[in-house]
Amino acid sequence: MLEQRIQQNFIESADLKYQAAETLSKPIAQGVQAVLACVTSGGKVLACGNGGSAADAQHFSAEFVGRFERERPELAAIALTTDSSILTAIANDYDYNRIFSKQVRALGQSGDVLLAISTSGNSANVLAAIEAAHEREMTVIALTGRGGGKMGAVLRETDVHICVPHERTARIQEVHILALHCICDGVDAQLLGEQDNPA
Ligand SMILES: O=C(CO)[C@@H](O)[C@H](O)[C@H](O)[C@H](O)COP(=O)(O)O
Ligand SMILES: [Zn+2]
Repeated sequence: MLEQRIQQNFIESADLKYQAAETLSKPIAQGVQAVLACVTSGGKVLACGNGGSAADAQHFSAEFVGRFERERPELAAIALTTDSSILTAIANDYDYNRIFSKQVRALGQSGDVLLAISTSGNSANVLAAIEAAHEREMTVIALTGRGGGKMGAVLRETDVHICVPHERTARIQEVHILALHCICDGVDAQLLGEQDNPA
């Protein structure tokens, strides 16, 4: 019955979040430190992903540039998923796999962070963006699932890997957005102090 199915989705998502709280708190804290080091020394975050992960890249950038829960100075983040002229020109003239990597080469500088989001860890355009970020001496924060896929294999020791221990794309995405909110919350706490957040 439909309502049972819906309840099962809620339970599966909640179970995964309980389970992942312990394993992911360390890499998420590393992610907070990486973006703090970046933005407090004048750097910026470039964010990319496909489909729901493109939405996550934009969601995170909005909260960085605008605000999360508390007033604070603007922080630099650009979602590489939003400029339809750039995206269509690169996909049309070169290859869809290069839509993010060419933007990383154009905009990325040493000390910047690439937020690379893929539930499978296997999206070729996100993998190419990671390669470009390494060329530009950027730190990569990778949000993946399903064991990390190809992305897990190309990350460097100085990168951060937030790998959700699940196989289903939807469940992995639900933890990705929680992890991104934890990064926003952690950055605010480090910048503004640990006071309770507003409702
Ligand atoms: O949101 C969803 C599914 O929940 C889809 O839009 C999903 O993001 C797309 O199929 C993506 O292309 C999947 O790519 P990836 O997560 O494997 O990198
Ligand atoms: Zn989705």
